[in-house]
Amino acid sequence: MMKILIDSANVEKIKEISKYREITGITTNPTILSKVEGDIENILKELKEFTYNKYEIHVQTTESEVEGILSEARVLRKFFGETFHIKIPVTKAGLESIKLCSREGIKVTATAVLSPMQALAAAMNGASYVAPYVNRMENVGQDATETISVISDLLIDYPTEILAASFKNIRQIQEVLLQGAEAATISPELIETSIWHPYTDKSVLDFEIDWKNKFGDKKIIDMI
Ligand SMILES: O=C(CO)[C@@H](O)[C@H](O)[C@H](O)[C@H](O)COP(=O)(O)O
Repeated sequence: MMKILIDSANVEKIKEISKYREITGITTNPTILSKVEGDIENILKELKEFTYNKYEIHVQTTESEVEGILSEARVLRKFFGETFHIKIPVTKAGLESIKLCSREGIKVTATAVLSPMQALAAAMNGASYVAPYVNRMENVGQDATETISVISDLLIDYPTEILAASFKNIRQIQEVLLQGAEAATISPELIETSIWHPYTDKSVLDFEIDWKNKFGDKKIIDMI
């Protein structure tokens, strides 16, 4: 079963989307959090209230050394609860932290993954998810679809799932899901675009016009 997450900290938007789109959770990163309007402490509280025991919440460490990453992970885990995943970039310190967090039972999403070997290292260290950055691969001429397919093959014996991230269009999402990514985290704008088609809107409008022309304001339930 595929999982869709929302790559955002806009709580109103997340609530709106979750009404019509089945989601597994939310991902944020320092850039996303730096762009939200309003008081960051309130936003973190709202994200907790929305996700608590119900949706996955992936929050990235703001530390770069092992001790700092570990203590941040522990505090955030306590705050957000069971569904929390600490996002840790795949660096040397990151990989060590992934190992230590996993041993402590703190779920990890290894992030900023750009190559299959990075994904394998994170999976071997116990990460629950690896997050390859699809559009950023394409920006530097790398074949993202092929990279995801290789990651998928390499992780075949690990419980680690691929949570593809960094999308700029719908084609990228479709292709990586077809290549074996179990999950994708998508911006609200792209989620909205993914279910929109101009011909659907036109069809709905045509149905309304045809009905009104023939039956005026009558409803179909008035006719039975
Ligand atoms: O890594 C995760 C999820 O683990 C995402 O939140 C990830 O940080 C974001 O999708 C990317 O950083 C966004 O990338 P981009 O759209 O700026 O290229």
